[in-house]
Amino acid sequence: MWFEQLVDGFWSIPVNLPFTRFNRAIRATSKIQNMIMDIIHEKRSRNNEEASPPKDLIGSLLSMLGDDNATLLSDQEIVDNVRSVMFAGYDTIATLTTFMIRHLASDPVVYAEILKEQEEIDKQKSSSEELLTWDDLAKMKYTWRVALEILRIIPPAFGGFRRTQKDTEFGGYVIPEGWQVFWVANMTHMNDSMFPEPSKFDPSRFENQASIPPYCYIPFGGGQRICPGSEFTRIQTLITMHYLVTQYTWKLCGKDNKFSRDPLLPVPTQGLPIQIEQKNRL
Ligand code: HEM
Repeated sequence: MWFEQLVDGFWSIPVNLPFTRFNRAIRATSKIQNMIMDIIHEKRSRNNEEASPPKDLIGSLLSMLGDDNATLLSDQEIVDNVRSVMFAGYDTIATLTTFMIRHLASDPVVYAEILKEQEEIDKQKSSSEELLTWDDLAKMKYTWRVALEILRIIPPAFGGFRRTQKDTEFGGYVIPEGWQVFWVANMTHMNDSMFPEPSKFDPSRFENQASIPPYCYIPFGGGQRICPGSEFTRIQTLITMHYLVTQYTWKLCGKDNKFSRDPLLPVPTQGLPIQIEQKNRL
């Protein structure tokens, strides 16, 4: 199962580090485990009664059948998959949003450009009740480029594990078959042969995304195990940013622009205290 491989990777990290967030997460997992198990049992009994049960994540995993028509995944495997999607899908987007909010508060040029783009879309709406459409999201090109540049400089997931399937030569070294290697997004993203002046915040790098060589921009990983949540991330980030910049203004309460990883995800060293105000909309 892919989840076991993912966890296998996590546990190879030295565990004597002060993994405060991780420890909290581990304490919470037994509660979550029981909650998900209850939902699985409830859904399983409903699936037996209803002709077309809802196709949500647990429902879909429950309906996966093997050759013998038996359920393919055990209840524990379904719990593991659900927990992993919860972990992978929550903190990552929260991290991107956090650093975007922090960046916009200290970069008036980028903020003004995003505001202009989002206000153009807002102006087309007949009332504040009218929802965003897919077409609106497609127009948010600059906002997404800013998010991509945040993900380049501060990738929420800084790397991941892979196992070599055959002896592989890289940089003059042979990595034997079966070795576990760690790919690191931070280092690739800061390589000036791929991203000139890598420390400069420059969303225009993503104007022509096809010009970026394969596997050089990897905040969502790459290959067969590439993050399945990247499109959802785009949608959620753009919608959040739209309502944030059109309806609120904010400023940072501190001057901290550093972050540390706790244990994997970047977190501003002093949190992100901001003063936020609702705009007066006519
Ligand atoms: C800023 C947002 C996100 C970032 C930066 C991110 C990053 C990543 C990375 C680097 C991987 C490993 C890919 C690889 O090994 O090649 C991954 C895997 C994964 N992500 Fe995301 N992710 C994000 C959002 C999400 C969301 C919103 C979801 C689900 C709702 C999600 C679900 C997953 C899952 C299930 C995997 C495991 C895929 C597999 O091993 O086959 N991610 N993500």
